[in-house]
Amino acid sequence: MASKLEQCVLDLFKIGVVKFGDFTLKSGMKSPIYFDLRMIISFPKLMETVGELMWEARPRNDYDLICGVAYTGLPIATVISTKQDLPMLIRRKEAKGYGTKKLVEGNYAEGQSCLMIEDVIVSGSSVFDTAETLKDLELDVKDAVVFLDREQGGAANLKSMGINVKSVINMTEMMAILLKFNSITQKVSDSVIDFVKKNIASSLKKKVESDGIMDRLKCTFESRESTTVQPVSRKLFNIMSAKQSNLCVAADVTKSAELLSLAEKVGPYICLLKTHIDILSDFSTEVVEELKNIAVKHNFLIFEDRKFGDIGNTVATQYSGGPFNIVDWADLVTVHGLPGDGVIKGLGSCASGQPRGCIIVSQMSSSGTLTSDEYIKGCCKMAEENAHFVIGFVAQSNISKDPRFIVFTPGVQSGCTSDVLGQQYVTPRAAVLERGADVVIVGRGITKSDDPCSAAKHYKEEAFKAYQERITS
Ligand SMILES: O=c1ccn([C@@H]2O[C@H](COP(=O)(O)O)[C@@H](O)[C@H]2O)c(=O)[nH]1
Repeated sequence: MASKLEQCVLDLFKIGVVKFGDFTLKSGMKSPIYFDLRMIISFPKLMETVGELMWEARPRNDYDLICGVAYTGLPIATVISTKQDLPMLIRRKEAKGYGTKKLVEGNYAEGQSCLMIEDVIVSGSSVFDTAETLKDLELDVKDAVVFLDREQGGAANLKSMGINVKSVINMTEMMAILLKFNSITQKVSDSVIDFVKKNIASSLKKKVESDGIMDRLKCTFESRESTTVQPVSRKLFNIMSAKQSNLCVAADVTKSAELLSLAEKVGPYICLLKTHIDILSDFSTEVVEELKNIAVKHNFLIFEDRKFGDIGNTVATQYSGGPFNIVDWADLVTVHGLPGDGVIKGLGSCASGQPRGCIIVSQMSSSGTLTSDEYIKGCCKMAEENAHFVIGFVAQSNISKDPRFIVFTPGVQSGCTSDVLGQQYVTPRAAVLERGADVVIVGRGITKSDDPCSAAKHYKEEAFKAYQERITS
């Protein structure tokens, strides 16, 4: 006797929702299996069962609202809404160009909790986009329920952004049911499970490739935002497009008042402010609170160049403790690849739902740097495998084509090629056009100039012009 879930899977199989063969997914990836849950709208009773199972799998009991993720999430959400007598919202994929121009339809009030309803989860980007829209309306959005988790990294991606996903079934479990009831052969099941194992967390990158946007250097910052679900990367791409700035100022000053004054002056021109917080002789928690306010006011992110380089347990303590409590105020931090990915996992374990990320220092600007090609390759692999937390690289060359990852290049100054302690400089134009920098990091070229405000404006314009030339050439 089949359980309710088993019967539902068998019925879905019978109506052709589960297809085996040689498919090319929207992502461009070859897949031995395809799920077409849209078909359930022609089978109302089965759609009702899918809705019931999803409702039973929901992460919590108490929601004020539900919201279907377009498109197949919409009919399922409707079924749940009528059955549970729970108000529903619809999120459009694009705002209407007429009438109310709203992106979300339905009644809601600030602070209400909303459960997102999705049919199949791959990378999690559709759920993420829906959550972002709902959060903009001041709704409390922390949970999603999906029918099928394809086990390709979506749930982990969303978890790293504070969204809890529960699924009715995953790919492996679905194969087990179909095998148990002799609907498929062991060979088919094995090939599907093998596919799942090999394709975990690769879906976002593949999505980009299928869209024909292959090379980071040729993509706009705007288009790159949709290639990732990493919350800090998305925010940074958004700021860079909105402010037309790919300038990060290295605020290497030693007094809190200097830091705040510099942040105010350069704020309008930068996407990021980089700190070395441990060089402040008068550090206090007030200074970071004030810095955060300035960052909000001028719409830039804060990047503490801590260069964590120890075992996971130690860096976790350094990140979330000590006098600086960096996790509390820095959107981004740097790590060395040397310890292996425990360093990333250690930091990631402290982020607890806050949007945080790290950048791997893969090459350095200083003369005599020891970073070999092998080391750089290792850093790239580490980024690929930890893309939920790694947003890119500190580098001096085009080490990655992947549009998800942002390349930050320090050692940038016009009219100066080095300092007396081994720093080596290139111009902003050379950094972007010859070395593949997305973001140029300028320190003393701005901080030591007579007029940091005008200098920042100048570097911003130079670097952004070079980026515009790069994407159009
Ligand atoms: O390879 C690296 C990594 C980090 N940095 C940091 O960037 C700034 C550069 O300051 P300038 O005054 O523009 O030289 C500084 O904070 C370094 O710690 C780097 O230079 N090179």
